[in-house]
Amino acid sequence: MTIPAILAENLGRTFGDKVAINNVNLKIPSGEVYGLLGPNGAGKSTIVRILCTLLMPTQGRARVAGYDVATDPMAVRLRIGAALQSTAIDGLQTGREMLALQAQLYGISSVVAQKRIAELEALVDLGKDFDKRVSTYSGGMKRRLDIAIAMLHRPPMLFLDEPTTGLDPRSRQQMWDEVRRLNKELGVTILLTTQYLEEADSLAHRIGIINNGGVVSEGSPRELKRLVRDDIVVANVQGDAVSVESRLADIRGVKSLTVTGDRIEARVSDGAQAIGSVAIGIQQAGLTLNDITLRTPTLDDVFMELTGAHMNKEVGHEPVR
Ligand SMILES: Nc1ncnc2c1ncn2[C@@H]1O[C@H](COP(=O)(O)OP(=O)(O)OP(=O)(O)O)[C@@H](O)[C@H]1O
Repeated sequence: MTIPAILAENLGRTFGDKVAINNVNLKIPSGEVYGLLGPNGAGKSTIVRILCTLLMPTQGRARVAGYDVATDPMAVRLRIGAALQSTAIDGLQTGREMLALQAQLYGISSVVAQKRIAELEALVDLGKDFDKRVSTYSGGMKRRLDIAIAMLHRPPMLFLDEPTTGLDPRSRQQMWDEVRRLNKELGVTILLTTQYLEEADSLAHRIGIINNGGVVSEGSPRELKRLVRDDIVVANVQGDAVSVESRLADIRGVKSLTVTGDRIEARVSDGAQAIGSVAIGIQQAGLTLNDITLRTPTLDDVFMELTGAHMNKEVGHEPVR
């Protein structure tokens, strides 16, 4: 039987009275990109910090690469790389110097270090800036250097805590490409956390949806979307849709409605059949229809289904693929 890359059983952590995570179970095989998706404060960072041995659990246990995070943290640390939210990168050293220092910390000989740094130079893609002070780097440059540092000792497993939060679309795209490359070409198991639905959808083989400190559902993006069997009719209207919401809810075939300003989203079991009656119903409610379209469920619909609230986090406006 192969050992899972990550195994968490009944994992919990409290801070005084505050329950940060509770009863978290995860089983992540080697080679997978796993996304922990959830809103601010859901508990994602707490899970990652426990798995990286930076925080002790107060309940349950976790094994990473087969080693217990509480009783064998050094064995875990040798097998993982981590680029967490609070990057340690700053200061007077250059990117190249920071990588060389990291190599020394891991006891990597200077000959091997030179070779690895040369390889990682392509990853960080900093050009001439690689030899400039890190304090001059943009957020995206620092994140890429952070990942290169995390990968220097060639760990089979990488933890990325919100790797693209605050990045511009181009840097985000670079990060996505890098995550895919590390996984596909080097076989690195990756656990990443994100608040971005599109990011989890695009990168992760499987997703754990986190809310209020627990995993509320888990599966591939496709499996999760299947939890919402309905179609969604999306209408943009002129005027205030909220004031006539109760009349809209009566439209035949509409199971539930989300109305925000001039946008109406109606869940229906058969979109093709219902779209006409939704259009008529909107007009009968006294609203002028600008456009009406049909879409299949997104992960936000899944989140709504599971938690009763929207996540409301999408990646910018530019399509990133
Ligand atoms: N050191 C701490 N002391 C007290 N409460 C904490 C501590 N660390 C986390 N928490 C609380 O635990 C909960 C989960 O926090 P966590 O940082 O894991 O969430 P998250 O999903 O990673 O959110 P974010 O995206 O904001 O990082 C939050 O309510 C947070 O306030």
